Amino acid sequence: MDEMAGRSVGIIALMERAGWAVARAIRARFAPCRVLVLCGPGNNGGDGHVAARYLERAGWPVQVALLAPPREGGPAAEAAARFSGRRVEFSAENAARADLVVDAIFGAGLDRAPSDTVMAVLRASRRLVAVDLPSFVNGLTGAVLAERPPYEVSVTFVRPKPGHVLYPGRTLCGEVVCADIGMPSDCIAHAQPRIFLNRPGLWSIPAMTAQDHKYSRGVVSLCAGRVMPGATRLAAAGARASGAGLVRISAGVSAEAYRLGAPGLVIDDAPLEALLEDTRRNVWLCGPGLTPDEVEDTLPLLVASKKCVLADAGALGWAAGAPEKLRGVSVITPHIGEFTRLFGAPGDDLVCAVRSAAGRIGAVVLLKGAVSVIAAPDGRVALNDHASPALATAGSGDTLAGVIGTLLAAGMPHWDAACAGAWLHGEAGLRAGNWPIVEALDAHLGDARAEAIDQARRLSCETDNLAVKRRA
Ligand SMILES: NC(=O)C1=CN([C@@H]2O[C@H](COP(=O)(O)OP(=O)(O)OC[C@H]3O[C@@H](n4cnc5c(N)ncnc54)[C@H](O)[C@@H]3O)[C@@H](O)[C@H]2O)[C@@H](O)CC1
Ligand SMILES: [K+]
Repeated sequence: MDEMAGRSVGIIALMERAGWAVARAIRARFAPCRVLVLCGPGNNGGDGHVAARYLERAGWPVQVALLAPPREGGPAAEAAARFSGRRVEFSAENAARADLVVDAIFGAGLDRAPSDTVMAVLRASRRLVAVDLPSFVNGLTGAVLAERPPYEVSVTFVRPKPGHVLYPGRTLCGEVVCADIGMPSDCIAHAQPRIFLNRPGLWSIPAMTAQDHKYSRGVVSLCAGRVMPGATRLAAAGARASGAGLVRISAGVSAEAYRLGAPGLVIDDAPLEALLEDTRRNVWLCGPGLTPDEVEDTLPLLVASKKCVLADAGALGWAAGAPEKLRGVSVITPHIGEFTRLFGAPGDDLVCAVRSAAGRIGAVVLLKGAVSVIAAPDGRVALNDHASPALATAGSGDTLAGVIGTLLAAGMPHWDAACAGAWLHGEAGLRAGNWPIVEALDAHLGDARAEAIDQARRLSCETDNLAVKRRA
């Protein structure tokens, strides 16, 4: 994207707007004070020089400290040449003397941990603003390459990067300001971002129509077990509350116990093989509330009948260490423990790990967390930060499985349904207030769905795509 933009708009023009945006963000948030701009050798340092020039022009006392000179003849060298203000040594003493330090050392080009000298200077700084990202946060993964207290503001350009959204980098960026620097849309399209912020507009959920009937809204079916009815019932309730036309539980010999539950549920006691013949029942949830034996008795049958299957909880434990057993399912929704037991520890690069897991089993993988990562087998990834710690309560994952089941049953493509389900679940958590019990989420799912439909009509997903710099 940078290269193509460089040819069409001119990298110098983009750098000028980037540096101006940094100066503007600083002036909007801080009173005039002594500023030290730390500049690295690349274009991040070029942005820093432009910001220094604009702050000085606004009458702020500004100094620039250079870690290394910019490459001769490049845009950063031109930006450096246009700054005629005061230069000081790149040192911890100078950083400590400044009221505000602007970190323009490394941005998208960070490719290894910064040296001890760099870190000593940053650690000596009292208040910090980042140009693009803190110089020790990997923009692609959010990995933090060295420890340092958080920044107050990070000013990025065009689109936030995964490193602004994913933990642990997210906690260090402070407020993220994303500046429009006039990057032409064909350059953004050319970059074909494959990582998206999960927002309405990235997907759209069917709205209710006057002629809807329960089968057009969709049927969600669940496999139930004998010993853990709560999880199955929570998933069923999540499916109903998010707009399924009909929710049925295949309970076999436990049917009587489930019939004492919510009156709007249909409980089946017929053998699963017979239920699978009903072509209106295409979406099945398998795993919440099931033991490994119960999964073994159900999941292979569901897959063999070519149903759309969401596998969670017990089904993920059943496939631990052998994720290929899940081939044929449509969506899985592991938390980090389940993911690790299936695929091994994901390491620092969650996006890469979840994407490769999705490719490996040919299913959408939704890794649940404070920021959930949702990957399709074709490589698309959405990051969902639309959530609340209120969701961190037992049974919340069962509710999520039910919500996604509803959206699958409404005919949404698998990845879209998983993304939309994560967003609705997050919205319900945000609406549910403080310390809700899991059942309290259900009351908000209908309004969350209406809100998502409304926002999708108003917003374009383009504004939220994440910029991902591609490396050879
Ligand atoms: N996205 C865009 O279209 C635009 C990007 N701009 C800026 O350009 C930046 C990216 O510029 P660059 O690609 O030049 O990359 P950087 O400016 O981040 O740094 C690249 C240089 O730093 C070196 N380096 C990386 N990590 C190091 C380490 N730990 N220790 C020592 N040296 C290290 C690299 O070898 C390379 O020489 C962005 O972060 C942004 O600030 C803006 O100028 C405007 C337009
Ligand atoms: K930086």
